[in-house]
Amino acid sequence: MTIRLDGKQTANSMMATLKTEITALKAKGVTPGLAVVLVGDDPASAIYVRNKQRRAEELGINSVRRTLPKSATQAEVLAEVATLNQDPSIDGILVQLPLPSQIDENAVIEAIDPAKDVDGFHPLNVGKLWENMPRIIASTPFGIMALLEHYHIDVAGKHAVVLGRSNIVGRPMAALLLNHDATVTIAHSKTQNLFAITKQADILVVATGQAEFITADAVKPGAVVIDVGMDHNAAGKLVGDVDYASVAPVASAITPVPGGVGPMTIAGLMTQTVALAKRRVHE
Ligand SMILES: NC(=O)C1=CN([C@@H]2O[C@H](COP(=O)(O)OP(=O)(O)OC[C@H]3O[C@@H](n4cnc5c(N)ncnc54)[C@H](OP(=O)(O)O)[C@@H]3O)[C@@H](O)[C@H]2O)C=CC1
Ligand SMILES: Nc1nc(=O)c2c([nH]1)NC[C@@H]1CN(c3ccc(C(=O)N[C@@H](CCC(=O)O)C(=O)O)cc3)C=[N+]21
Repeated sequence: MTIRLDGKQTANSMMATLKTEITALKAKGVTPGLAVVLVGDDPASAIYVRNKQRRAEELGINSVRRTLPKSATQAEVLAEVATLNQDPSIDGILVQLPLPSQIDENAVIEAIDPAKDVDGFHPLNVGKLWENMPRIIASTPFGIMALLEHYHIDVAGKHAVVLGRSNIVGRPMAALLLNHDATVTIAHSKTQNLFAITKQADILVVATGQAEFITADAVKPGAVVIDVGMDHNAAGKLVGDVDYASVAPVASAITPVPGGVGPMTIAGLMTQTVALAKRRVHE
């Protein structure tokens, strides 16, 4: 029987713990504050922003959104970040990616105070993760590790193949799996014999942004398959990067889309926002 890795349910149980922690923080006069900067109208970002806002409200996290038009200048985005860096009520700052092409993404990420970089994208936090001295970890890989732990799936010694090498997902995922003693292969659009490699994976994490790209013939029987994709198929339906119908019977465990990695990303973000807010108590 294939295990359906239920991110929705796992995220809900993480929320219950967080709620208790937030109540304790509030009793000490600290309300966790999360700022989301959204520039333009990326569809995956729109889903993320909506679901985050809802979760933050449920938990009593102070979630503020700064929306800028698609035409915003780099100076305008940097000014927004600078204001949030200075705001003592804000513990975590997240700039939704991708940014419109006129804006230098790296410059914006580097402008975020690394102590408030709740996404873990600042070079300091990236470096610490690769040193296996993690501070803040990107929410999606963090959420995926939490999901694997929840289902008692141990990655140590296993061959993990990460398909995709973005700063948001692929790279931090590979670092985290390596930190947990997996043997890691990172594959991407230039990889030769791609499916011969994915077929070797005990743990296959797919983050390509290509709808239903991975089918059963690319998967080793018994593999654990993690689908990060938030894509729309030809019919306009939300699907992942994995063809769930064909892959599920082959896998030992698999995440659905929706209800898999997405809710875990949000749970990861909320967990790290609360962790950042806790520092205010000790100051
Ligand atoms: N559920 C969640 O929480 C989240 C979901 N997402 C979703 O995950 C997906 C990936 O996001 P993100 O990492 O930001 O995407 P990017 O577009 O930044 O990166 C995609 C990666 O996949 C590789 N790739 C693309 N096409 C192929 C191919 N045909 N064969 C092999 N490799 C390929 C690219 O290779 P190369 O580097 O060579 O170009 C690149 O490294 C998207 O659907 C996104 O919406 C993203 C973040 C969080
Ligand atoms: N700086 C930054 N950090 C990110 O982590 C980031 C980003 N930018 N840009 C966009 C992508 C995309 N992303 C999603 C997270 C959760 C869902 C999510 O909640 N998914 C639900 C969808 C359910 C529904 O349809 O509402 C699910 O899979 O069940 C979707 C997408 C984070 N990203």
